[in-house]
Amino acid sequence: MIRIIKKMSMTAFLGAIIFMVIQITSDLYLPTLTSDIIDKGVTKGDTSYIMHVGLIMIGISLIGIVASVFNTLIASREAQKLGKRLRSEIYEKVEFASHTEFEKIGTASLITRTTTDVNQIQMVSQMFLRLMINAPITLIGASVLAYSRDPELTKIFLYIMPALIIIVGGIMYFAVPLFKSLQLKTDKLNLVFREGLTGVRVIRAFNQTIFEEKRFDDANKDYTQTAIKVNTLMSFLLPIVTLIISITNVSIVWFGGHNVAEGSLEVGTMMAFMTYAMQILMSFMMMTMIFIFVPRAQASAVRINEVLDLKNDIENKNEVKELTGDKNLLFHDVEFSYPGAEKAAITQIDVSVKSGETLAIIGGTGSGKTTLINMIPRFYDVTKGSLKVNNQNVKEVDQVALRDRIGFVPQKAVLFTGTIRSNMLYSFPEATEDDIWKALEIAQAKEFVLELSEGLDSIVEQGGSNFSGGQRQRLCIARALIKPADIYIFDDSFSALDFKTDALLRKALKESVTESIVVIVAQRISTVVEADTILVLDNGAMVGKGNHQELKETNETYQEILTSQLREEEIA
Ligand SMILES: Nc1ncnc2c1ncn2[C@@H]1O[C@H](COP(=O)(O)OP(=O)(O)OP(=O)(O)O)[C@@H](O)[C@H]1O
Repeated sequence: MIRIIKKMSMTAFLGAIIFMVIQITSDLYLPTLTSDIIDKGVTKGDTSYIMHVGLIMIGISLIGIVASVFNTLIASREAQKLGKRLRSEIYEKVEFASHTEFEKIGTASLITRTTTDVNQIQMVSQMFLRLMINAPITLIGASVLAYSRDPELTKIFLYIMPALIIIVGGIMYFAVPLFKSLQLKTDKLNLVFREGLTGVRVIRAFNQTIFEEKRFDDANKDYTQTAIKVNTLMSFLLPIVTLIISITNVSIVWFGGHNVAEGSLEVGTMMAFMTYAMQILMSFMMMTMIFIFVPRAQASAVRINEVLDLKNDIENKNEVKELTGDKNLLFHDVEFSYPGAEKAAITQIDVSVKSGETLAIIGGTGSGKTTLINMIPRFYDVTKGSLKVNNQNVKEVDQVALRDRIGFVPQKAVLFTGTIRSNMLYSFPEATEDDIWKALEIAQAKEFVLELSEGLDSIVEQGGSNFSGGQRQRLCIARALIKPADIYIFDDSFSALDFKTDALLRKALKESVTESIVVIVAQRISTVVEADTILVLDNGAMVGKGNHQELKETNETYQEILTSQLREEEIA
């Protein structure tokens, strides 16, 4: 928490404290003046004294009000600024964290951390600037002043305070763990809600709407029950404290009244004492609230710090600032294991590709194809062996420089909200209109874009949902091709295309990309048949390497894939 609070501006922090101290001084001084005005003015009928002290009281009240307004203003501004800063830092971290680190926390929890947890911190930091210093100072100040007015009467607190501590402590004892579990339940609720939204089509297709509704209801009920429990507990707090304040006031009037009757205490002093008593109890209440909210914010702070501490275990060594020279790609005895996995996802990968050549990777699902190509832009780092691009070990190349030389089409076609043009310029903002059309033509997307009334300015909705799977894939391919790159990577990007479009696209690709390296991950033999080198993967191991003809004649796994697909085509 302290680490997060430190992110606040020191000047604003000091400003808030100065205004708060002014406010507290005014609050503590006013009851003394009230006592004076009664004891020295009202009881003695001294009008000019009443006027004089009255004016001072108005002045001090005004100063107190102005100080309080400024303190509140600074506190809320600073809390909002802190929230903004935390959200930005979390977003930045998530954007730059490695895939492994990112997967550790998960999307749903990251969203809760950026919203609910940051709001918690915002609220507590505002409280911190408003109350956390105010409450203890007022408590001490009011106690000292009350004692100085009447030490005998102060003994009332010897009975009141323990009662208050036991009751409030008891409530907190049960409420604090409930507040913590409420945060975890918010995470769970977000996770189920998010899955329900993103997977809505699958849920409907499998008629699992009722099951999902129940799952959501359970999470919702669980959250609500905890929230009701904690709120019920908290609802006792205010009436109990009000009751205690009333008992205190009655006790002061009872015992103080006797003293006044005996002449050992003045009425004004008794009234001032009552105000101090009120301040003591209220500041105690404030401190209780702080004790309730701080552990909640502490839990949020831990969750936020977890994100802020995410490290990019893909170290950016920066030794090679630019990737120039001959274009080539070299895997030497490459192995990779996902953290915590029992066995390596890929092993003993040895292959080299030169400028203008195509490398195809084929294999069953889960055989390690995506893992292998994810090594090239360093989404993950090889755990053994080496991977070189343009004769440079990728681990030594500046990440921006490396990714600058790569055109990447992921397995899942991801488009951003905007227009086709904005999506196309995403990979290479300097691209001209001609460049865009040329890339769309190679990607076999020109025709359908031309048919749209707005052309390149047609709207792309969230996730590209207003385009078909095949159209989305082709737009993603065009986006990668717009960028001048040394290596173009297509991760199963032709799978949603029909055989004819797939063939036309590969032909256009071969004609236009003559100098760069093309890496194609595919399931279909027809997609890889013209590649210069085909890697056959099975269960993470490279079980074959060669061109189509060689593999067809010698490689058993390749032959199996070929036969199974020929049969499929024959059946079709
Ligand atoms: N993020 C991850 N964390 C842990 N294990 C993973 C992760 N991604 C993939 N794996 C595992 O690594 C292996 C290879 O997965 P990979 O996605 O590379 O296969 P693939 O050949 O591309 O499959 P597909 O054709 O189905 O996309 C699988 O056993 C998979 O369970």
